[in-house]
Parts: sequence; C-alpha cells; structure tokens
Amino acid sequence: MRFVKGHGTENDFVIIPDVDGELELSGALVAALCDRRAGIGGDGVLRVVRTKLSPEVADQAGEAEWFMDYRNSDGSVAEMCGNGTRVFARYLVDSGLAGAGEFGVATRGGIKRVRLAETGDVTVDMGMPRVLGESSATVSGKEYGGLRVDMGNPHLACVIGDPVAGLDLTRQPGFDPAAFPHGVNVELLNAVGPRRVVMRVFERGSGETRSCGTGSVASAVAAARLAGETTGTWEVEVLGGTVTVTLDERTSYLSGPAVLVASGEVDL
Ligand SMILES: N[C@@H](CCC[C@H](N)C(=O)O)C(=O)O
Repeated sequence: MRFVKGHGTENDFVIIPDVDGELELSGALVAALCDRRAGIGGDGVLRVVRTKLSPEVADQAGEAEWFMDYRNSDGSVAEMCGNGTRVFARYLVDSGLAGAGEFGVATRGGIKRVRLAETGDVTVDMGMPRVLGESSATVSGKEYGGLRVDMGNPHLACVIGDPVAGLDLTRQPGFDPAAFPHGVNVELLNAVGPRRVVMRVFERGSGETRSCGTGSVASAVAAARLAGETTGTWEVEVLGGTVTVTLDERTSYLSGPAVLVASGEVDL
C-alpha cells in the first residue's frame, strides 16, 4: 500500500491515496498504520478518495473533487480535522491532483475551502464555530470550566489561569457524557499576551497531540469570549508550533504550515 506522511504543526498523518475508492479501511488497519512502533506512526489517517465515489459525501461532489476521509489513530471516524485538511490540500497540490490556489475539500463536516500561499502556509475556511454553552473538564482531580464549541466535531475549550505546561494529559480528561455523548476533544489554554494563547489538547480517538486545528479555533473562540470580543486574529501556540486563527462575523479561518515529509510502500 502506498503512503505519504505529512504534518501540520506536528499534528501528523498517514495519507493513503485511494483515488478510485477500492480500499477497505478498517479500524484495525488505521490503528496499525498509526502505530508509532510497529507501523508508520500518526495521529490519524487521511484517505484520499474521489468525492463522487463516497456515498456519505457524494452530495458535495459538485464543489469538491476530493474527499478527506479522516480517521483517528484508534480507528474511529471523525467529522472534521482542521490540520488534516491543510495537509490534505498540500498533498493534493504536490501530487498534481489539484491546482495551486483555492479549492474545496469534502469532509464529513461539509465543504471546506482551502487556499495555498506561496510561503507554504495553507488556510482553511473552517466555517462558523457554534457555541453550545458551558461544561467542565477534570484533569488530575482538578475541575476546569470551559466552552462547548461545535466545529463539525465536538470541543470543550477551557481557559485556565495556570500555565498549561505542567498538566498531565497522559489520560483522557474527565467530561460530562450527557453534554458529549459522542466524546469530546478537550483544549486547555491560557492567555500569554493580547490575542495570543498557549494551548494543549487531548483529542478524542488520538490522545494528546502536538496540535489540533479545530481545537485551535475553539480555543480562540473561548479566549475571545473571555476578552469580550467576537472577531479578530489570535495566535495559538501549540506544542508543535503556532497557528493563526481569524474570527469574523461570518466564519473562521485556520492558517499555518503543512508539509509532506516521507513517502513509500507499507506492507502490514
Ligand atoms: N487534529 C484534528 C482533529 C481530529 C479529530 C478529532 N480527534 C475528533 O475525534 O474529533 C484537527 O486538527 O482538527
């Protein structure tokens, strides 16, 4: 099986080209590919398949030729992945499946428009974040209040007073299953300057990752709300670098680097 490895601020993915939709991507196969010792290693898999050949998103085929079939490293399916969309776009352009510039990508969370800059950065129109209210997460016995934000996938973004560096995120933070019946991605962040936050994330289905695009937008929304703002540009520092989030009256944008680092054949 041919693969390409890429990452966006070290949120890393195994990209599997399956343009004609011939592959049976089981949960076990995804987990084996993402295994960092026995496989290639990654936070998730991005299967590249024609939208029109994918019944669950075929209605998006008029606006996006390619479907990003995203899976978490434990094999579970997720609706959306912001960094994955940026890396997916980089792959499409570098492999000649899409022309440079601007185009749509089909996802389970709807069409995402992407724009590739000459600097190498990729920007995704992430849509309007939906704020669903408040909830809380528990880390090492301590409870943190946070904002429930729907980015196509579920988030709980908690602005905490303390630095996030010392938090133990080796285990899934506690959360209210009634508020998040399908699980949740938990962000913990603190403000380190005007419109600048440091964020760590525990992702549903993948554990702690070094960056999360949908989580960065959710974090910017939570930080903005605390500052009494609704629009503007936030820098989100993550373990793997920095991404930029812009909120406006209509939508949100995620920008940052997206790179491909390896390719080859895998026989699992
Ligand atoms: N890393 C992603 C989010 C991936 C999906 C998430 N783990 C979920 O299950 O919702 C991003 O960059 O947004």
